[in-house]
Amino acid sequence: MAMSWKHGERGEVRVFEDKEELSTNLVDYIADLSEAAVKERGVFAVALSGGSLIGLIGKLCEAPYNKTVDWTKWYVFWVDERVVAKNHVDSNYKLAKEGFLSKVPILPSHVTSINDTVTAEGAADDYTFAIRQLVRTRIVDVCDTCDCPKFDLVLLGMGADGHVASLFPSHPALKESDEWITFIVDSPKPPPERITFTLPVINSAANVAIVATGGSKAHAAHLAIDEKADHPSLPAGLVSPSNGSLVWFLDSEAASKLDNYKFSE
Ligand SMILES: O=C1O[C@H](COP(=O)(O)O)[C@@H](O)[C@H](O)[C@H]1O
Repeated sequence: MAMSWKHGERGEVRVFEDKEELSTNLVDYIADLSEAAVKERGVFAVALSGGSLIGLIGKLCEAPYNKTVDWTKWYVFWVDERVVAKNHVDSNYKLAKEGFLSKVPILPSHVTSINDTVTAEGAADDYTFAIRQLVRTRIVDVCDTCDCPKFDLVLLGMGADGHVASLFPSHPALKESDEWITFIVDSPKPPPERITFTLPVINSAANVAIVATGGSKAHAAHLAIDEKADHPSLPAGLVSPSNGSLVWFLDSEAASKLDNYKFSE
């Protein structure tokens, strides 16, 4: 690791020389959390993002993790999904299925994906219902201080504009506080229709990782980590688990504008 530090309530920041080193550390972090959750709760409930994250967790499909991780205890969700058919090129499910899920022995019944036959609103309702059933049986834990689900791990990517999940800068969905899952039909990044975890759900997780690589993400990382107070509509800056841990995984390019990193070079 090139560098790591604790950044107050912005969590722990880990910076790596390159994507290869980042992904090695990221999969180790995931495997450790999986082991701890299985020991404590008997299951591991993890929510995935789409985009570049899936490539970065690919090493989980290789030795030693393919043998050492207790895959039968994994329950998989999506922090956001595009409202398209599951075999559509834009589907986050398809991406994860092809790049990860089809290569490890996670039980198909433990994978909770979007209903792709209904509207965005219907898909958000159905996804909420599905998660509610799993909260009832404590496959997904519940937050101590609110009624939100408490995922063992929420894995977020971050766009160059600072979006996380399908929560975009200044979008009204950022303010949604009643629903666990909401929908949007005007995403600034195509495709326009999406469903997404809301901030209260993300911030109720036991562990949240924000993973970003490449120079195009450097400005947003700087704003979200160093200048969060000045940018109240920047989604990545609003990720702040109330009773959990936040870890940033950045490569040196994405970290290049961070105050601590710039001045250390
Ligand atoms: O549209 C989306 O974008 C973000 C970021 O993607 P990346 O390829 O820049 O890492 C992703 O986290 C989200 O799940 C996806 O729907």
